Amino acid sequence: MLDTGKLSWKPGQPVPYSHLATMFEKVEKESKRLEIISLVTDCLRSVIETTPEDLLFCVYLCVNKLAPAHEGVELGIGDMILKKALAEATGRQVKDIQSDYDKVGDLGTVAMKSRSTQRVMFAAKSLTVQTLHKSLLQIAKMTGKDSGTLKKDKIKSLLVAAKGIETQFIVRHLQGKMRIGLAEQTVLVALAHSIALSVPQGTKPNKQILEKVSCPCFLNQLIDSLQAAETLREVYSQLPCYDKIVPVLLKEPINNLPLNCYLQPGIPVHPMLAHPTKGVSEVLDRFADQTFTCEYKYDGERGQIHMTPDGTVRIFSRNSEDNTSKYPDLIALMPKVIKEQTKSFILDAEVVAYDRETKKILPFQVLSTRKRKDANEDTITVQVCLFAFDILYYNGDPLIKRSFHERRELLKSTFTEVEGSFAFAKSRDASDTEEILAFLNDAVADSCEGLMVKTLFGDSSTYEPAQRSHKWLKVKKDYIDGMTDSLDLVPIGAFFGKGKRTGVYGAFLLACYNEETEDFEAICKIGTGISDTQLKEFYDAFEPIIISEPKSYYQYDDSPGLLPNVWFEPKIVWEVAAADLSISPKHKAAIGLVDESRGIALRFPRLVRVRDDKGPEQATSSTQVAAMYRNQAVIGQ
Ligand SMILES: Nc1ncnc2c1ncn2[C@@H]1O[C@H](COP(=O)(O)OP(=O)(O)OP(=O)(O)O)[C@@H](O)[C@H]1O
Ligand SMILES: [Mg+2]
Ligand SMILES: [Mg+2]
Repeated sequence: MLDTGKLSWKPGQPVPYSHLATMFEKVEKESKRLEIISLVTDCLRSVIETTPEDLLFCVYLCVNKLAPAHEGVELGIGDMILKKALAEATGRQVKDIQSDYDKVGDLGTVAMKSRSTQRVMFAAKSLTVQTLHKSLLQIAKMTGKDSGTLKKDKIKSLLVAAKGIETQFIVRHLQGKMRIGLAEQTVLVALAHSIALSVPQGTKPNKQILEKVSCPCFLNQLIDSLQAAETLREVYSQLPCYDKIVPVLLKEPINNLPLNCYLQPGIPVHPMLAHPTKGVSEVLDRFADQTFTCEYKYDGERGQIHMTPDGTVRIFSRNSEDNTSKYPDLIALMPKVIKEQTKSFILDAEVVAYDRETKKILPFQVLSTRKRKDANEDTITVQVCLFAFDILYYNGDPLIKRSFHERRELLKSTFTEVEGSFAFAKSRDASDTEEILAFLNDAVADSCEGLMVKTLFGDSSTYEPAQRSHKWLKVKKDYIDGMTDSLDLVPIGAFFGKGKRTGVYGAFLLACYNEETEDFEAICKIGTGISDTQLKEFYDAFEPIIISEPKSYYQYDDSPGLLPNVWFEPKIVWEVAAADLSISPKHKAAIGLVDESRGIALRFPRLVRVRDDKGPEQATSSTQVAAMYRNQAVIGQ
């Protein structure tokens, strides 16, 4: 047990936010992951041992989220509102705050400095994790015409109540980015460790666990902690919802967590991802000892379809966003494709634009013209067909541990195809090069992107939520003449156009996302693949997200040709193809991962499409960029 005597609050009392803020400050200064885990673990342990009911709020604040992803509550307050609130809270002028910001580059730091120059008239009550979480949630949910002022006032009251270092982190919570190098995966590990080490009082540990915990043997505890971390990671990928998981962690031994928390219709599962390959020969190498199947790789939008036992149907995007109101036609279709005995399910499928007259799949671009929210079934012009390729849950049973062969059988026996609206992904259990190549050609001729190749039997064919697994390989037709996969990148700035492109942006600066540092790292300047109409559209579309200076978390080169004329909030994601990746003295992508001081750049990048099913944090990561570079180096030899 920890020595809780030194804490600034008594057992049972609300945990003050300063407890977290102090930990955040230490984490920010620390670069070793193990040390960071241990700082977070200690912090959470003291909460578990004193005021366990505050653990949920602590976890949310650590991962800087307010609610489960599918509830769509997001922070990310614009700098202008923050500056105004800060000015009002401290009695300073916005322009002085701005000039400090220009020097320091981080509004959180400016806020803290401004607070320390302000005379404190009376000692405000300290902020607790619970009140802060509640206030942030209220701010995020404010909508309507007066919401700007309401948000500003609420933020002001938070800033007035904050003390010392708390101010800095509250501003960062509000901005939606903590930037202290604390990734969600790290918080999960720390949470598991803290539960394993500080067995919550409410749990009824079984005898075996009691013996282990009371045994002073450090090794036993370590093994427990590691197992706990793995258990929690897996459970979280199935049920990404702290509201469900944390109360169980506090009540039951962690070994029991998978018995109580697993995928549940209504809560989007993190989708399984596929591994890119260079082509059919790589598939055959990788799957040399496996039976596998090839499926059409449809080019639409992933749709995870849930039906809860009360009959409600919801559709979630790749990004766990609730897309239900975008597809009223699919919701209406569901009763026609299920059998009478079906009570609940989770389907994995691709939504594709479809022409019912010609019976042809339409390009992704057509799908992207559909209304994104609150569509009305009667006014829909772009028809869609749903291609189902997996089933993860059926009538109370999670299926992800079953083999793909079994899941596919179940899918086919429990759903019915409806021409032009609902079909099973076209598949062929091919095994030799010629057969696969022929099927790839068919796929391309039928307007698909290529093939998905999946293992069929045993443990090597289970469904792995959130994993970019080697059980699923993708073969795209484009690979044949380029890199193994496209990248999804964030435009962070733009260059004014010249000549024919006068009056619009002629090129954009793109960045990948570094999950460790939460930085966006510039990877290329792009001007190709963008039509004149798109250039005009982008000029307008980017207008609301222009910012006066680059974010402190943008890594870029400031030499004249590469320094954008305008900067953007990181909001938009573009899919980009390129000829190859090269080490660059200028660009900063994956810096330190392949080369100590140089980053990686894309050569001859071209825009493939705008991706509205990915957020900036789901952009291609620096680690992926490094892996793509290395992979290409191997293939090039
Ligand atoms: N038969 C299929 N099986 C599985 N996924 C399919 C199938 N047909 C189409 N897809 C789509 O292909 C996607 C995987 O390949 P894609 O390259 O498009 O991934 P992505 O969304 O760009 O994500 P990432 O690049 O991060 O893997 C799936 O998420 C799904 O939307
Ligand atoms: Mg796709
Ligand atoms: Mg992709």
